[in-house]
Amino acid sequence: MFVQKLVLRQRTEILNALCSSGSAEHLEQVLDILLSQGELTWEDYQNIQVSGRALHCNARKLLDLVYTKGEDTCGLFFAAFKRVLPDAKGVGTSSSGCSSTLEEKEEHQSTCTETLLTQRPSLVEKLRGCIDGALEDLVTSGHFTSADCCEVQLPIHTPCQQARRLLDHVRSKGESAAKVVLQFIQHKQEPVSPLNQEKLTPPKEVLTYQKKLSSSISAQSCFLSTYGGTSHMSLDDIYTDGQLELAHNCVDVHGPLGLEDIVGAVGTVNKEADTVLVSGEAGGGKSTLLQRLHLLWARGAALQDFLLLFPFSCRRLNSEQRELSLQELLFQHCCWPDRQQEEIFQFILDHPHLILFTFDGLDELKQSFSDEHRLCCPTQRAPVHILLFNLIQGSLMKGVRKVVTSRPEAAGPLFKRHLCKEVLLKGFSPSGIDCFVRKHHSDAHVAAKVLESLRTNTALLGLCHSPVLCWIVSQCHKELLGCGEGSLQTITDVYLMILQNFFQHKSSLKNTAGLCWLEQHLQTVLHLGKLAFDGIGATCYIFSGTDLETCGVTEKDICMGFLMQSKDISTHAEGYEFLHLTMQCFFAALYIVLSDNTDRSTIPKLFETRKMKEAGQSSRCFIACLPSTDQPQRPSGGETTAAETPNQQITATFVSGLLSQRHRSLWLHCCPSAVMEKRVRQVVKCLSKGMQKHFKSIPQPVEGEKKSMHAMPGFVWLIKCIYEMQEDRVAKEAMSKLEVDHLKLTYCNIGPVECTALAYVLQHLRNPVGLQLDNNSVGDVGVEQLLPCMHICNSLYLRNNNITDEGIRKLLAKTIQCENFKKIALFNNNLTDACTQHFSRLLQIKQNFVSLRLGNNNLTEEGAKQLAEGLKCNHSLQYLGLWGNKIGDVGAEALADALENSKTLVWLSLVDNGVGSAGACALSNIIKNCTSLEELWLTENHITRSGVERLIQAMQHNTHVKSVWLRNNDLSLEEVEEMKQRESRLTF
Ligand SMILES: Nc1ncnc2c1ncn2[C@@H]1O[C@H](COP(=O)(O)OP(=O)(O)OP(=O)(O)O)[C@@H](O)[C@H]1O
Repeated sequence: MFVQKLVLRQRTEILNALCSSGSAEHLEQVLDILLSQGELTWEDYQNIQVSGRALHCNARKLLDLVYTKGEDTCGLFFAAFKRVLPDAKGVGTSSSGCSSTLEEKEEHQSTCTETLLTQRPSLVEKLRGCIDGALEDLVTSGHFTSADCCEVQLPIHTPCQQARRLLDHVRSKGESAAKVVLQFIQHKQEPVSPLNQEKLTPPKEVLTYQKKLSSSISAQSCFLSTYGGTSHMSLDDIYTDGQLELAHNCVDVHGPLGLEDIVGAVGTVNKEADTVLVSGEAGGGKSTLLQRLHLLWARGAALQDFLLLFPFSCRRLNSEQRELSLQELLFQHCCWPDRQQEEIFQFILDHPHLILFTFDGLDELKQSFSDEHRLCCPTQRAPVHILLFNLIQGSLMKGVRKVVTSRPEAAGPLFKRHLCKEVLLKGFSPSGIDCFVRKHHSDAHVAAKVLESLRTNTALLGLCHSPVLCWIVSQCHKELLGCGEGSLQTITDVYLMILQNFFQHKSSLKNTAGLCWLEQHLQTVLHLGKLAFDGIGATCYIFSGTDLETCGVTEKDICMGFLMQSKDISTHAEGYEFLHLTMQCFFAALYIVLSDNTDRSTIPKLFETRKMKEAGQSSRCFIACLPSTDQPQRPSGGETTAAETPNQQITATFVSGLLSQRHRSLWLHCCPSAVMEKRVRQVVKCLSKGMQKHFKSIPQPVEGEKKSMHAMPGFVWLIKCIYEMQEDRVAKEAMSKLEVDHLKLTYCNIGPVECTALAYVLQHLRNPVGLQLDNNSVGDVGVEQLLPCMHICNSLYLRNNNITDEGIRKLLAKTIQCENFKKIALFNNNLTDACTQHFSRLLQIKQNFVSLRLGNNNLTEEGAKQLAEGLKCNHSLQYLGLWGNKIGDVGAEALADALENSKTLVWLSLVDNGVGSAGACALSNIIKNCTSLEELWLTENHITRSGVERLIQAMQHNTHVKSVWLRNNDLSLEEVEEMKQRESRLTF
């Protein structure tokens, strides 16, 4: 009764989420999905969706109905709700209670009318841009009158609503009308590029401007800044594709996203918005990806639907103090037209769909996103952040496509409301790492050695999924190959390596006095450290000559190579910035650890980011040390996603790492050990307090539910800090008070690095937990990193995590020895028959194993046969889920043979597996003989009447079976009706 109760308990939150925008779109999308899944009948739909009735009333009707329909419908309702409103706070199931229903796939029907229903969500999407064409076909074919057309096209309807009304009307016109619509969609031509569509020949002055713009963009984007912006490494030579994913799971998307998909229609969730967000962690490659897009556009190799592309860097926009008009912003910050400015600007205003703006690093902007100051007039002057926010919202220059990059933390809900979609950039894949290292080293022998050393140090390999770390590791290959195996474990280790590398390569100093490398360069570290530290406090990433002077940065310090000259095209003044922002954080951390000028409250404040954000204060740790005139102003009404928080957290992570026992010998002669000890104590206390705060926030479990902790923002960061310290004592102390049964970290950007940290802390838990990591990017490397904590896990949920057979081989080799380990869920990974031998062995050996869910992978009858071997010898398994594979009749027979005498099996799902009547006949033996079985799921197979007959016969001897699901098999409506009468436990 869990999910059903949740519908009642969260009624207010659900209603708010569905209706608070005032638009019926969310509710209608949920209805579309439920209709398409057959959960709502047509009559239900008409009872809910009464036009003219208040939106809230319609939404209430829906909730009443799903509640009365019971547990399964409620589960599907939540799944649909989450698909439509993935970010809705406080709504949803807090356990895996409805997981089986969530994982069911959409059904296929045979008639055109049914197709209109089952594919309704995607049809609405496809029709919304071409209602006129569809109506024309319906009128020509005699199905629609002009009155029908008028009703569909009522101006109060949005394009999506028009599409729905069209589908509703077509339904009432019968099968042949439905066929016309489907044919129309099928024949609808691919959208032509706006340029061709309008047969537009831009005026000469615009073409001249385009030429200038593209040649300037091409010149700016040829080289990567981390290589000092020199011709040493061109972007073409080093660019390696990162992993791109849509933030909102989109059923229509198959295969990886390409660069052009970022601006394309794929994955659009809000058609009325024009802004795409590319979000990713620090150093994940967002700026480089934009740079690649810019270069390709400038060369005419991509994005050719856009005539003009205007690239902006939020970092550089920060230094613009003047109020600007839109025209000034475009021309002064991107490219100056040599003549006919007014005409060119007018062309831009008149053709917004031919224009692309990119804004790199929204998180670096001094101001947080706000929609308070509305600006619609393109000639009105305003501060640049106001221009930017209005462009993003579309109140200024509606129709211009915008691509914005940001760290995930800095993109709050207020901003996300204006997005047409969000794309996640998840760093390099394992093959991406391989490819990058080979590109970086022209000497294949060196590349092979670097890769070999990464393979022997999987913690480091995990770190290399982050491009910036992959770059450092490649850059410092000599140190890497020279240091002992496994000595590089943490992000701090890697940054210390590049620090040493730069000092040793760029310095002419000979170590005459026997000083260690750090001691020799301590002054440089402190100068650059102060610059970095002050900069982070003031959201300043470009430094003037005066800034450098204030911090004592000398010519010699600059020559070390950590700073590069800034390409500030707005002010034309010479500026400097750190090679990468993470490098600035690292220097800030070095300053906090080594300087005797920092406030004693610096460390506690550094670790208090959440609290500060909530309080909306500006008393950030860094600012305490700044002169009052330098202190940045935070505008009122903005989001409380303080822009400094991500960098502050990265700095804190480095501080933890630098104060680790392993590195303390480095500081021995740079800082009094008593001071160092005090700082260590401060960090340990902050980490422990931070964890306690999380644990205290865990709600008491509701009746019948396990005590579950959902990771709060900041939890993953805290465990990463603990990992950086590499001190068991700290990890043990921090985890000793965590008492939960289930730890849920779904959609938390967990990659291999986070897995390393998780395993490091979780192994100190006192009692076994369920670890739920669904919908992250764990991958095989991440799985390997999790092994050290497997002994404390009783269940592991890894749905949708890019795991292959190799990851499973390593995981099961470990878990087979773990007494506690009893459940695994691997829905939607890349598993094939090659992994089933390992599961088979696990089932044979572990006689307390309870649940195996392998849905939506690539298992065939061979895999099923292997599993059957293990199942024959197993006496504990209760749940077996194989939906969405291809085991066929032969596989079903093998499983039936193995399971028919089971005394433990409760639930078996072979949904969508190509099982026919032969398979069903074999499965009827399980019903006949296995007295524990309660549910058998055979939806979406090819079972015919003869198969169902055998199931019915078997059920006559079995009173334990509660339901056998047979939706969408090869049965006629009459057969379904008749069989329903004969056996009420069959569900069609
Ligand atoms: N696709 C790529 N191919 C090759 N190298 C890359 C790629 N992406 C990133 N890098 C390397 O990693 C460095 C950091 O990447 P980048 O600055 O693009 O990350 P970011 O996500 O913008 O970081 P931040 O959020 O901290 O600004 C680059 O300077 C480059 O050396």
